[in-house]
Amino acid sequence: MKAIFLTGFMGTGKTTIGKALAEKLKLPVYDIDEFIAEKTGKQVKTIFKEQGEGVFRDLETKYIQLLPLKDVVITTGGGLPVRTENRKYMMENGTVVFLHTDLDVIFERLKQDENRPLALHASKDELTELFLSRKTAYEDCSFMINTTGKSINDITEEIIERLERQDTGYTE
Ligand SMILES: Nc1ncnc2c1ncn2[C@@H]1O[C@H](COP(=O)(O)OP(=O)(O)O)[C@@H](O)[C@H]1O
Ligand SMILES: O=C(O)C1=C[C@@H](OP(=O)(O)O)[C@@H](O)[C@H](O)C1
Ligand SMILES: [Mg+2]
Repeated sequence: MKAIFLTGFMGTGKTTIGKALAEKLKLPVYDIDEFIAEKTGKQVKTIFKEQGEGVFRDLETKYIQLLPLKDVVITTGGGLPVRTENRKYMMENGTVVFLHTDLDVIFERLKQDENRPLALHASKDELTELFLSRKTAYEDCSFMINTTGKSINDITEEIIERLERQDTGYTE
């Protein structure tokens, strides 16, 4: 089976759902933020602070290309699909699942979190503006799942159902 990429805005549950999905499908899972942290020995927020967002974006493009592409779940950071090169890479090599969650829910989730530099001091309007500036990039996907109000288990089941319908080679 081709790689399954989970994309979407910060706080939509990519990292969490990716792990649950991989467990259900008995596949390995890679989170690009975690992979970058492991390879560089630095947390994402430290890279942002010490080297700036540009360096982090280059690391995303570098490390996504070092991950395996067969029988694997890959969860991206929320800004990765903004680069055309990254979107092209994902669409050519996998099924791209865009997770969408209402901005009100995202804002509540992110306001307590210190690990996302772009959300740290952002107002709801600023987050909405950032989401809207990325919307068309996220929509360049295989399919979208609205996760609002759904449990991790329900979302995972819905993704599996859609993957089967897409005929990605996955059969339960
Ligand atoms: N469907 C959901 N219902 C409730 N909480 C969720 C759901 N999906 C994610 N969360 C919570 O939201 C937070 C952000 O999830 P995370 O997986 O880190 O998102 P992302 O990787 O997209 O930024 C975590 O605390 C996670 O437990
Ligand atoms: O949207 C973004 O630009 C970012 C999202 C984060 O990942 P999550 O989407 O998993 O929070 C992380 O890559 C970094 O803080 C930048
Ligand atoms: Mg994440």
